[in-house]
Amino acid sequence: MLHCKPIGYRMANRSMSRLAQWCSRVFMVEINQKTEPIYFALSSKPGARNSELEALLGSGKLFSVCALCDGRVQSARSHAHLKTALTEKLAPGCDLFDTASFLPDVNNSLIRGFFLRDNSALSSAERVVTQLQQKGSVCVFRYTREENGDYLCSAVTHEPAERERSYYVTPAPAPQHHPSTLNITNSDVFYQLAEAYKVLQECSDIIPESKAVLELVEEQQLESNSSHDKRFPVIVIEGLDATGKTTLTCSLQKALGAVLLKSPPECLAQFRQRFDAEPPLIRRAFYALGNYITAAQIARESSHAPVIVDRYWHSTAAYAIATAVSGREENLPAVGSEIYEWPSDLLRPSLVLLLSVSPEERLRRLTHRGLDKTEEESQLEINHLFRRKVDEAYKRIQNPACMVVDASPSPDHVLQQVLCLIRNKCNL
Ligand SMILES: Nc1ncnc2c1ncn2[C@@H]1O[C@H](COP(=O)(O)OP(=O)(O)OP(=O)(O)O)[C@@H](O)[C@H]1O
Ligand SMILES: Nc1ccn([C@H]2C[C@H](O)[C@@H](COP(=O)(O)O)O2)c(=O)n1
Repeated sequence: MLHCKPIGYRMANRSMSRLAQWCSRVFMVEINQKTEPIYFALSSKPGARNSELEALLGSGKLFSVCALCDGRVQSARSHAHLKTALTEKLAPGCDLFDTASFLPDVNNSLIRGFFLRDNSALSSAERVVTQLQQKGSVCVFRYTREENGDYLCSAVTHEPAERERSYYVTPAPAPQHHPSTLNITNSDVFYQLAEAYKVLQECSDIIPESKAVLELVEEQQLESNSSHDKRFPVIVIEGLDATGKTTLTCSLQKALGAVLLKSPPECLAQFRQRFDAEPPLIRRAFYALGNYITAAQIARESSHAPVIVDRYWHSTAAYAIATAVSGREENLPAVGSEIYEWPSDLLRPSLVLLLSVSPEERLRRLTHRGLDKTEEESQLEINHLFRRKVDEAYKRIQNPACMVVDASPSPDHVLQQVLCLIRNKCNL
């Protein structure tokens, strides 16, 4: 991961300016989600030592690896494949940590990779990473300790000049903004139809379903001018899984004589599993496009009836941000950040309601329902940190912001409460 790979970068032809770029980067290793990451930099001069680096580098054989590809789609997929390969092949006794290198507080500068600490009996990590490297597109760096206690980093390569060159590993301060927030715009959250569209266009050779999705987007855009004439209100119901969205939206549909829509729309249901298996860049672009299809449907339907929408952009953005931002809730972009702004070209609803229940009640409902859970739902259940980040991200989204509704009472009580809110806010 130590190779801030500008696209097309060739290790063998590294120039002094490339070298300087390396050394201007900071590296972050995440030992676990609950503790602060460890930050370090590379330098041609030895620097101070600290206990965090000592704890990270003090034992075992140490490597960092990252997938090197041209193009963001290939990079995202190669990173995911690298993770699968490492998880499958590393022997017990090897620790695998998420790692990234970045330019502090510079948007889109983050490059993700992995850090390996091998304390296994057979020291298998070196063999595994070398094999992966031979298959191509993987960069490997090794960390060693000098007799005087300094840590050095060098490239694992057949190029003698590269191999002989090494850098001191020195502690670096934590940046102002958590590094995992740097690449969110247009990689995890899309703020214009054209940006999400481009991602699926770039995928169309490797994921043939992308073409069908893009055709559906085009069809819907042609059929609608997406301008909401404001004759009937558009009410979005949001919330984590099993907070009661389906129950409430069906009741609202009947009570208001409304049209019920959802995002992603039915026409994308057949493609959802396929895109859920892809890395965030592709998966999130798919959901973003789903919102634009739903927006076109809203624009049409709201001309003759109130419209209720089960999930919309708040869900797309909140889940994407919570997944992209590692660690604790404090690492989320601050309230008021442009990350939480509504896309300029996406139809805005009249009202967004966020259903909220306690984690215990949600779990009770999930268990009672007994349906298969997607990976992300299971993660919500086991990963308290993730659930808190999704919930907080929901609440930070602006223009329109959501109103929180206590969804713990009985279904009928929740319905009456929501009808009251709708009548007050939307003059229905
Ligand atoms: N107000 C309520 N009180 C008690 N149980 C409820 C309430 N609302 C819904 N439930 C029950 O909780 C479970 C989840 O509800 P529902 O399917 O409506 O949630 P959801 O938010 O649509 O979930 P998902 O996003 O996973 O589709 C269901 O078994 C439902 O009957
Ligand atoms: N508009 C939407 C709707 C859903 N998602 C994503 C977020 C979660 O990964 C998952 C939850 O949906 P559910 O299981 O309740 O159908 O789908 C999204 O990104 N945007």
